[in-house]
Amino acid sequence: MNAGLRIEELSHAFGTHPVLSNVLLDSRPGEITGLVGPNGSGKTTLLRTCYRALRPDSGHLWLGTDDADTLSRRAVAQRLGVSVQEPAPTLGLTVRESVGLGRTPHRPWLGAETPQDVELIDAALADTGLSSLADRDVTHLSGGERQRVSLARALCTRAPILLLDEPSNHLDLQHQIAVMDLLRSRADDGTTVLLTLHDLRLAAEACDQLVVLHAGRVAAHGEPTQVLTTELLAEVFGIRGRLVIDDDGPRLVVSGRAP
Ligand SMILES: Nc1ncnc2c1ncn2[C@@H]1O[C@H](COP(=O)(O)OP(=O)(O)OP(=O)(O)O)[C@@H](O)[C@H]1O
Repeated sequence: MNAGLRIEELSHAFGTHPVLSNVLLDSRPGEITGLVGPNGSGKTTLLRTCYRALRPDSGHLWLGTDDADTLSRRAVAQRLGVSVQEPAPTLGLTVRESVGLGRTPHRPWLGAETPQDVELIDAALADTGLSSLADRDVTHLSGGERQRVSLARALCTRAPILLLDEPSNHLDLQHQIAVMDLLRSRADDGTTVLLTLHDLRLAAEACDQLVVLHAGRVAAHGEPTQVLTTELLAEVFGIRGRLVIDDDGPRLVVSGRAP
């Protein structure tokens, strides 16, 4: 089942501090949508409202054709594969067991792992280069390995929507490329991929659509070539840069801080 994710007029404040204001976002099946913005602009908070870790003050979330407010927690969990920023290690679990937690919403209550669960977990371990670490204690992993465990947990769900907070965090260049290739192949299969990225160069190269958050508001949205203008880079990100388009696609060239 393919399903997009749509956010309408979503607003949220922490106490008296407004963090998200009238956010509108469409993430479509078959596309990688990158949520970008400076530190503190509200990216993680917005993603948390999407996987219902946070109830926004107002606004709507649509998962496919369903208003998320009408769905049970389990039904929401079945539609989403989630990877959080700086995942805490799941104490006492092996890498395999930790990845396998992603299958929980897809099994009956207290049900045992099915052959399909095993197959999907093995595939996610292989896709993220973790097969050889499967029996290791997750607390003994490096930051990059832990990041890949979190991603594998989201991937093994085979959910129609992936929500990934900084999936390239802690990853070396080779693993960044591998992860973006993996997400591209999931998108090609019809999955909706919504992710946050700090690395604007990666966002420009790897995303189909960008949504730029600035102080909790959508400052721009569209294809990277439309969105990442010299003016926006200066005003929102405080950098002097330009997007160069050559045979390899769009490439962001940054020459310093904006004056
Ligand atoms: N639980 C919370 N209680 C109070 N304020 C919060 C809470 N979570 C986030 N904030 C504040 O909301 C704002 C947005 O935070 P958020 O983590 O969503 O930003 P971000 O764009 O993901 O930032 P970064 O790029 O640094 O990861 C920040 O000012 C942050 O301090």
